Parts: sequence; C-alpha cells; structure tokens
Amino acid sequence: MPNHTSSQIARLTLSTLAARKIAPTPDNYTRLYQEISGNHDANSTVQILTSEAQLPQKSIDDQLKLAWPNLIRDLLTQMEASHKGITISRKKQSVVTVLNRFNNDSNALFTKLQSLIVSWKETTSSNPRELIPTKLESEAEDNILPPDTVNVNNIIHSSHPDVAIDTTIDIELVEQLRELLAQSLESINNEDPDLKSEIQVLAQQTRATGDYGQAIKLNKQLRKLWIKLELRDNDNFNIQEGLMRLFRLLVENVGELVTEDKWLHDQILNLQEIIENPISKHTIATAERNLRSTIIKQGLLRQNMIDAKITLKSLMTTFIDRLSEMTDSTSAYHTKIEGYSLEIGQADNLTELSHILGDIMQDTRIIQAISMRSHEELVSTRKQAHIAEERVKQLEQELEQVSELVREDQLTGALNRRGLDDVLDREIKRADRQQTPVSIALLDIDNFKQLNDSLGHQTGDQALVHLIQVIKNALRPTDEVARYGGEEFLIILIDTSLEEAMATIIRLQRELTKNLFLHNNNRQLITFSAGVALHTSGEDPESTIGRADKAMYNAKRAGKNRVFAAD
Ligand SMILES: Nc1nc2c(ncn2[C@@H]2O[C@H](COP(=O)(O)OP(=O)(O)OP(=O)(O)O)[C@@H](O)[C@H]2O)c(=O)[nH]1
Repeated sequence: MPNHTSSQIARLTLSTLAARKIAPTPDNYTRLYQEISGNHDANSTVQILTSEAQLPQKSIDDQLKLAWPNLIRDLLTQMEASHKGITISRKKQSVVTVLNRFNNDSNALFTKLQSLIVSWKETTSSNPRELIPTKLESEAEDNILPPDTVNVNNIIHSSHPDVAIDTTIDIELVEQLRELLAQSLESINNEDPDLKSEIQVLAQQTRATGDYGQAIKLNKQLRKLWIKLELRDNDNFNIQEGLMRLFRLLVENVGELVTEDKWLHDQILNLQEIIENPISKHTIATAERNLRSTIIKQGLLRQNMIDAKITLKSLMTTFIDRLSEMTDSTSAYHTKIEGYSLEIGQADNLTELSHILGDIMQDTRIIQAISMRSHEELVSTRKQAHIAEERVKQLEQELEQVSELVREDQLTGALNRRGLDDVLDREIKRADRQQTPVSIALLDIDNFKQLNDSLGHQTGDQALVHLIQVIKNALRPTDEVARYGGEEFLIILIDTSLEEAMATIIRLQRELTKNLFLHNNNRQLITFSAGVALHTSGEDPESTIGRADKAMYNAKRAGKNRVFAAD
C-alpha cells in the first residue's frame, strides 16, 4: 500500500467534510484532518498541511476502517435517493466502475466512492446543469485516475512555476495523447513535399515534447501549420471551382455541336442540368451511375443492332448470289438450247433427234431443279431478311427509349425537370393553340423529413416510389407527373378545368389512404399538401407553377394534408 502524503490526507479530509455534511470551518477541518491522519498533536494545522512528511500508515488504515461503515451506509442511502438526471442504474454503473478500477487500493477506493456520493448530492441542489453529469461523476465514470498517478505539476513546474494546475494526470495518458496528436499530424494528407516534411518534423517534436516550454512552442508551430493548411484548402477550392467552370463551358459548347446526335445531346443536357443545380457528392454519384447504366445499355443495344445488320447484309448477299447463279445457269441453258436447235436443224434421222431430245430433257430437268432450289432459297432468305429488318427496327426503338431514360427521374420513373420542361412546353403550346384547359398541381409530401429520420432515407425513397405508383394508377394516361424537387411533384392535367383538377387531386388523397405504404409490414399513411392552378392562355408556364406553389404553401400553413386552388 502506498504511503500517504499530507496532500492526500488533506483531499480525503475535504471530501469527508462534504460527505458528512460538516461545515468547512478551520476548526472542523483541523479536527477531521487529525482524525484521519491519526496525528492528534495539532498545534499547527499549517505545519501539517505543508509538510510532506510520511504519516504512520497504520493509523490511516485504522481511520479508514472506521469510516467504511459510514460510507457504505451513505452510499446505500444516496443510491436510493432521487437525483435529477441520474438514474439508479447509472449510479450502479458508476459504483461498479469505481470498484473495478480501485479494487487493489482501499484508500483510493474510499476517496472515489466518497467523491461519487458527493457528486450525486450536488446534483440534487438547484444546479442549472440538471441533466449534465457532474464533474465528479463523469470523472468517476470516464476518467478515473488509476492509483499510480503523478502530479502534473511535478512534470512541468520546473519550467513554469506560475502555472498551478490542481490536477493529477496519468503519465501514461499524457503519453497516449502525445502519440495521438503525432499520429493525427502524420495522417494529414498533403501532396506538397515541403508541407509534408514540416508535418513530419512537427510529429517528431510532438513525441519528444517533455516540458511546458516545449509544449507552448509546439502549440505555436501547430497554429502556424493550421493556417497554412487552411490557405492550401482555399487554393484547392479555387482550383475546383475553375475546373468546374471549364467543364461547364465545355459541356455547353459540345451541346451546341452535337445537335444531330440525339442521344449524346440528351446526355449533355442531363449533365448541364446537374451542374446548374447545387453540386453535392450525392448528385454527382447519381449522375455518374445513371450515365454509366445508360452507356452500358446503349452499348449492348448498339452491338445487337450491328449484329442484326450484319445478318441482314449476309442474307442479301446470299440472295444476290443465288440470283446470279440462276441467271448464269439459265443463260447457259439458253446457249445450250440454241445449240440444240442448230443440232435439230442438221439432224437427219429420228435416232439422232431422239438423242438430242434426251439431252434437252436432261438439261431442262437440271435447270428446273436449280430454279426450284433457288426459288425456295429466295423465299427463305426473304423471310429471314424480313425478321432481321424487324429486329433492327425494334432495336432502334429500344435505343430511342434508352435515350428517353435521361428524361426520367431514376428513382421514381416520373419525368425529371428536363422531361417536365419538354412536356410543359408541348402541352401548354397545344392548349393555347386549341384553346383547351390545362391545369397544374404541385404536391409536397407532408412531414417527409420526419419519415426519413424515423425510418431511414432508403425507406423514404421507397415511399416516394410508392407515391408515384399510386399517382400513375389514379391519373389518366394522358396526364403527366414529374419530380419537381426532393419530395415535390408536379402533375400536368391535360384538357382539365380547375374544378376537375381539384377533384382529381382530392381523389388522389383518398387513393393514398386506401393504398397505404407498407414498411416492414407496418402501414404508413403518406399525405401531401397541394396547390392547383389553371393555366391561362398565353401565361408563362413558370408563373402558372408559381401560383400553384403559392397555393400549396397556403395548404401547408393551413395544417397540411389539404388541396388549395390558386388565385
Ligand atoms: N428519402 C429521400 N428523402 C428526400 C429525397 N429528397 C428530399 N428528401 C428529404 O425530404 C425532406 C424534406 O424536408 P422538409 O423540406 O423539411 O419538409 P417536410 O419534412 O416534408 O415538412 P413539410 O413540407 O413542412 O410537411 C428532407 O429531409 C430531405 O432530405 C429523396 O430523394 N429521398
């Protein structure tokens, strides 16, 4: 057991004063100090307090033995007592932690348990930090000092005597912190070789720091390093901005150049849309994913189409070959027939003629067979060519659809902003031309953040998909739905008056109550607030949407789950 210094006894005295609720007067302090130290020759308290003389071990232990029953009684009482912000299980946990840490040192165990009780009692008082663990309690839980501690003043006083830090720090802890700082420095990722070597030197110095003076110096150097790193970060940010501007310029101009190639043009427009909106890691990753999957699909389709075209070509070649083969054989046949007619003219007898006839019959049979075969082959080639042609057409259509994908929101399959622009432009122009009504509804899901926060972002995504499914099933096939923002959707109701549009959106609300969103077999009701506006002839689409948006905002303010008509 370690010997007890007067400062240890003094600390024990103070905590015992607090535990026994004795007023901390000099007399009480002196009496208790003597009681604990076993030194009743109390002429001078000051002398006792300043002396580092070793005290008789036995007397302290005896005093502690006497104090243990009181402490346990107090502990049990306080364990049961109510303390704001500290539950019984948390108290038990703190006690177990103290017991585990100090089970080899009964003096330290006594002191720590006392401190713990005091900290609980302090919590009962009208302390504004009601729910924050008291310093002593959190020390008991998190930062309990093991028995072999050293006073930090012993380490640093020699170089800085003014600093009176009343804390004992585990020397091992200091070592660990120093190592942690050094490792953190080494993990800074910087490409600049000068800065890299400066960081290395600082990491070494951190490991070697021994006294207060060195620590202060290191602190200054770390501050300077920090400023340098911040400046570098700014530079990097500016470079990224510049690159982004260049990229934007490139995309805009390539877009102009490739108006002929629809697919590429669509991709460029898609990229433009992404970089026009605030860029985040999420949007870039989504864009990359979409582009990659489109390119892969496109690549596959192109390859299939090339194959189908090769097949068609080879069929055509066979067809031509057969045709020329047939003409060859028929022209040879004609030449032969001409030869035979000569022979017939010159023939003198029936036997001769019958030989010629035999030859003619033979040649005719051959030519018949050739022509028959060619005819069959031609029919089958024509059939195959027709199939290949159909396949090419189908592949071309699929290719067109893949291009269309860039006009859709990848998550929900609704139109994306660009798809919406195209459809809006088309439908509004048509409505103006034909003098037919077109209404626009803007829907915003209610309390979607709460749904995301409680069930997770992925479930939020599934909820969006569910909503679009319900909307698409409930609307007319001619109506269009587009994702206007994160959880905002825009519906274009073609050939629909304001009253009809209002009725349709209210019907949608009812559909959602009938088709609840299922999450882990739990039914979730998704509601939305909506604003509906009728497009007036010649009105700019943006201003129709603006009116719908205002009405939607009013629906939110009125308590959500409502549909409001725009002015
Ligand atoms: N899961 C998921 N969440 C999204 C998506 N886009 C936007 N959000 C979330 O939607 C939430 C919208 O939150 P708010 O604008 O506060 O709206 P709200 O919680 O619906 O509240 P009210 O509109 O007032 O009813 C945010 O938490 C966004 O992160 C998405 O694609 N998927």
